[in-house]
Amino acid sequence: MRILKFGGTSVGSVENLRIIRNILTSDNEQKIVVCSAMSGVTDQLVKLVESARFNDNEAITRNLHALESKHHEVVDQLIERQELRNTLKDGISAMITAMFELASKPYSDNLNAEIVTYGETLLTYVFSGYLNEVGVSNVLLDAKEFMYVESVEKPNIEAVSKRLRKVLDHEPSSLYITQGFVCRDQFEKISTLKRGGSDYTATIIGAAIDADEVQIWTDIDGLHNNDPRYVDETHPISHLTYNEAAELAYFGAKILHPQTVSPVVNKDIPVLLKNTFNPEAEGTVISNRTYQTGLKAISAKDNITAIKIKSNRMLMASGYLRRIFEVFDNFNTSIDMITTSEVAISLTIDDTSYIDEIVKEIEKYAEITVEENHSIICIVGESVIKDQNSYRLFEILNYIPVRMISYGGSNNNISLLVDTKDKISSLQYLNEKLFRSHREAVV
Ligand SMILES: Nc1ncnc2c1ncn2[C@@H]1O[C@H](COP(=O)(O)OP(=O)(O)O)[C@@H](O)[C@H]1O
Ligand SMILES: N[C@@H](CC(=O)OP(=O)(O)O)C(=O)O
Repeated sequence: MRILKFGGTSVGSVENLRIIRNILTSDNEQKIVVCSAMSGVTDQLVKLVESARFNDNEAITRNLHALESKHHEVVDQLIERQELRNTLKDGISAMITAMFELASKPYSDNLNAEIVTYGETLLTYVFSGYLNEVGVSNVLLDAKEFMYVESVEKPNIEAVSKRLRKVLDHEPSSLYITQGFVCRDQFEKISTLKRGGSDYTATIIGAAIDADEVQIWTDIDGLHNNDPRYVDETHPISHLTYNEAAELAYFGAKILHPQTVSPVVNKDIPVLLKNTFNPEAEGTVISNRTYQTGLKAISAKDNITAIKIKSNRMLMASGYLRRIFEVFDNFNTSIDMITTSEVAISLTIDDTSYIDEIVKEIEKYAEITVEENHSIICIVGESVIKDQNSYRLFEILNYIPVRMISYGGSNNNISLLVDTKDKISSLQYLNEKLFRSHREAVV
């Protein structure tokens, strides 16, 4: 069994849905296909929730009308038979009515999740109907029946496995279509795997049914050595280890949801990143095999807050650091980077939900300053710190003000903290220094 996930761009138009059909019928393997919402739809639903929060009925109606028309249009263009067209359009309209009712209920996080995950429900409903119509027989699965994820950080693979196997046994098929992103939480309420979470849906399903492979189909030919949105002349990397992929995803490589690889690591299920619009391209294979050590890729994570804690009272005295870390721990706030000196410690966080409480607590015994709008630039590769060229990254200090450097915390990651306004120039500078001017590309 293979799991194939198609992202928002891949399912974003009638033309693209036809391309996916060809990909699905190119072999006879049994498949579970995980789809995202059409590109832009989840953003639209997020806006809908905002309008609902402020009881802006006009905006809600406008938004839902647009959503209905968009999906009706897809059906009109995709489906030839009038009878099926009408059935699917009626089904879409019924979902729009259900969303309208939800939007008038009092706000809660679960209600929010119920609304924003409708993009996946709408798209899979249309796509499954289309495939059946063109002779690609498939079963549409409701992910809410099996995606039981007590905590997003630690999905309960066994529980998903039990529920999913039951659903699959109930309706045997060689092709299943289901929704990414949506799940049920520990209270069985509808929740999400966070933005971009359909990648994670695919690997959770892959682990739950011991799939042979998880394929993530997107709009680029694999994970590139640097962010192609900001840097010219990047190249795809043919192999990455789970560790490398996890570091890159966590530190901002948008192509992968941060937690994508975690469910499949122990089961050693390979994850393949493929390009929907160029299926011939090799893509990137993520597995536990190391083909080449050394520098592989650079990524950047935004919205980082730097915190400096200064104290004359023997910062390094035993127990002092523990006391500081405890404060962050008590407020469930994880720390990404740390550097220390005799009298000060600098660290970074990305979740500032409890920043006021943390500051208040630490102020009791130290001076604390908070600086927002930073980015972590992460340089990744198995044993990257032993790479003979990695010293070149320090030349960046001549050109860009670097706020913190973390080197040696792990062999596989070197991180720099810069002001976000310097992020793009940092990525470009490092690309030139590390990948272009001195060496052949590591691919
Ligand atoms: N290191 C990287 N390698 C490849 N793509 C990247 C990288 N960093 C950012 N991206 C961007 O991620 C995009 C794919 O994002 P993604 O959210 O996975 O799309 P979708 O879910 O719609 O398939 C690419 O088009 C590319 O611009
Ligand atoms: N539709 C959701 C989930 C998702 O994974 O989307 P995509 O595969 O397009 O990143 C989102 O936009 O967050």
